[in-house]
Amino acid sequence: MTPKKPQQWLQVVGHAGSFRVGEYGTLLKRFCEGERECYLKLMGDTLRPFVPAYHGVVPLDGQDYNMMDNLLTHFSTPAVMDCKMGSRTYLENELQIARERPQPRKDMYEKMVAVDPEAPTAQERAQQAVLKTRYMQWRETLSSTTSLGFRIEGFRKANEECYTNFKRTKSRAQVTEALDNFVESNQHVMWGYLIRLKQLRQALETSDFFRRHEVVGSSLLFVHDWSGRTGVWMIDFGKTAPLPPELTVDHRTPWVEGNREDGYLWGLDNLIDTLASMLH
Ligand SMILES: Nc1ncnc2c1ncn2[C@@H]1O[C@H](COP(=O)(O)OP(=O)(O)OP(=O)(O)O)[C@@H](O)[C@H]1O
Ligand SMILES: O=P(O)(O)O[C@@H]1[C@H](O)[C@H](O)[C@@H](OP(=O)(O)O)[C@H](OP(=O)(O)O)[C@H]1O
Repeated sequence: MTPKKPQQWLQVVGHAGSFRVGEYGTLLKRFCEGERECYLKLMGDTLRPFVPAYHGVVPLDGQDYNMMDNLLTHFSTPAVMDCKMGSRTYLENELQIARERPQPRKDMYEKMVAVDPEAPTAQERAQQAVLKTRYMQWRETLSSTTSLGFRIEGFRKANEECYTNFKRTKSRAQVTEALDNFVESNQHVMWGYLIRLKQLRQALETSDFFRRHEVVGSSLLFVHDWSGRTGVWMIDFGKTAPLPPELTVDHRTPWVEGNREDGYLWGLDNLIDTLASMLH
């Protein structure tokens, strides 16, 4: 057990206020039943070494939390990057709900025009609101999600510089530049990440859990520090949904509505190729 001492933790991206730092190297994330179910299954799957260890549900100040390992615990002043995986960032179920009960959102309209005032359609402009799925699709095509099957959400370097302005980081060249900035051109760190990602790919290709779930909105968390230590873990299973028993996915076949494919492995292939091309 990790000793009880002040924990280092920093949140790179994601919803504000979802986390509390726990004791003994743990982290508490606001409870989500779907995420609990995923972690329970993952603890018995080949993916176990690639996700934070899960410790169950903990109540605190009137709120339930999923308790998991804090992945930064064994690093010293780490650099941390969040990469959202997959070529689709909303569930098929969300698409269906948007059709049956459309709920245009003003906050998403505002986020959209802040990046590109020309993006909304005439109807959206009149409503000053956009559907969430439309916003998510727009974010996918603006970034590398559609073209590469992953996108950099943000990173923080060891010197505490934070970079979260990647909404328009789309081409392989732009992604390469951002990755190079994150690792500060350190070839040793790049090798560490590349080896770990290849191990992850192998584990994913044999995982029962992975074959039977639509994995959407999940991230890879990259961590390294000055000692050259590196790690990559899968996090955020809030939008990972079990498939009906008769259906499996390969995570590489392009998505058409109904096949539930998410492009996760296609994205990982592209991420591995991009990193490999940065090595001398
Ligand atoms: N187990 C962990 N150990 C260390 N840091 C973590 C861990 N889980 C999450 N984080 C940090 O918190 C951030 C957000 O995590 P996560 O994606 O799970 O939150 P979220 O609120 O569900 O995000 P989203 O808005 O994408 O749905 C990550 O980018 C990472 O910096
Ligand atoms: O990165 P952005 O442009 O700020 O957009 C947010 C991002 O796509 C999150 O992944 C999403 O949460 P989920 O993945 O949980 O759906 C959130 O939806 P939300 O506002 O409905 O929480 C979006 O607002």
